[in-house]
Amino acid sequence: MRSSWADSVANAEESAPATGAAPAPVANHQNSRPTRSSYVPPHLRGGGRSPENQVPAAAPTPAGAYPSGAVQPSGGYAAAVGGTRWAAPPGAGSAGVGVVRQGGGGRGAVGGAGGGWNSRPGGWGDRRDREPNPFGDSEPAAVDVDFESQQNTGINFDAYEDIPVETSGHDVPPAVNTFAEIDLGDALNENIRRCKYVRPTPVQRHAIPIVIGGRDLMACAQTGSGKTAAFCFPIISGILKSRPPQRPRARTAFPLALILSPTRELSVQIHEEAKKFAYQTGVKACVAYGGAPIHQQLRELERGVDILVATPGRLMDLLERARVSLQMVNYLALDEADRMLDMGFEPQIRKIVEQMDMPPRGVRQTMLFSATFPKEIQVWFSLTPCFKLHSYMPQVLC
Ligand SMILES: Nc1ncnc2c1ncn2[C@@H]1O[C@H](COP(=O)(O)OP(=O)(O)OP(=O)(O)O)[C@@H](O)[C@H]1O
Repeated sequence: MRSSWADSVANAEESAPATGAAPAPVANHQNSRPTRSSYVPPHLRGGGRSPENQVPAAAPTPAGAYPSGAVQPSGGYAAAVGGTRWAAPPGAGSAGVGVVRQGGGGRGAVGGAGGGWNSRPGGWGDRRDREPNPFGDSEPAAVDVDFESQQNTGINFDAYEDIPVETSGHDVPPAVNTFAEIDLGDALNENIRRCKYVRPTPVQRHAIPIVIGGRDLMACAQTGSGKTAAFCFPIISGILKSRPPQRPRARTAFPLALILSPTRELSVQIHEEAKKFAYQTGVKACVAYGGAPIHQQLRELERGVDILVATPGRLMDLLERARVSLQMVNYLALDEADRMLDMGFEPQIRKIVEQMDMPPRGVRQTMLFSATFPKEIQVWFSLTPCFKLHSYMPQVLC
């Protein structure tokens, strides 16, 4: 069972009630998410790398690119939570670098007025009857499914209220206090209920309105703070409310959203969550990662995909085989964005975003999520042409 940010807050409060100190996000970092427990945030590293980080060989850092290949940042999330606003990267202007964390909900009116994805040609709605129930095989598909009831029972929702959040950027869309404040659509709301998400976490409260408002964002929040939903909800709702693009029935897959993550384990986790959030909506999520036979992933992609969760290396393989095209990607999300750069994925990320057929910034929406955003990472995303976050009027949420 994974621990949550709220658990961390509760624990921190217990350990330091007298000081009233803000919860130190790093304190519980190693306890949450077992599959990522070996990961040590860059700002905590003493120079060594955890075994998990020895994934793809880090390419030599070119001059002028991501600064100081091995990130040894000062500040980062801990400083931000403590109340210190992130330093604006050079050239970032007054907008600063945007960050949004913890998402929730889009506006898709599934089955409502205006038509949902399932009623549209080109969708995968006709497959819903055969859609495996991600909440348990023993339950009927659409009736009171117990969505991993043990997973969220330990969350202290009251602790959320005291978590300090900072945002930056112009005209930041206001945060919401409940999922009901955002029209996410019946199907997504039903899945939120099944997930037992009573109210949004801080990053969700801030990030979801920002993304739904069409903004790009950089969001920094601790592991277990609900970031996955923060980017999945707006993506799913956005897909549901948009007109269905005509996608050729070819062997090439044309996802509408791309979620990049640094590791197979994280990709699988995101995919599992995305399947729950998108259950019975007609929105289909697929996953592609290296270290596993590609053929099964190819077969799955051939059946259609709306949200593709992928590691950079395997995605490059698929792109070079012309089995995936990014030309219809409206949403690009990078989870653990700092870690991807730290692990040496910069060349792949640049190629995927700059040199393939992905729509440019301004056309697509870009979301960067991470537990830490050291200054060097902020600078990289601000100066790299395909991101240039400062020109997006981005938001910062810590
Ligand atoms: N609004 C919510 N209410 C209750 N539980 C939630 C809510 N949002 C997320 N959770 C749960 O909190 C746990 C942590 O969420 P999640 O894995 O998305 O965190 P995360 O910030 O993405 O962590 P990581 O940094 O490891 O990716 C999960 O069990 C998830 O189901």
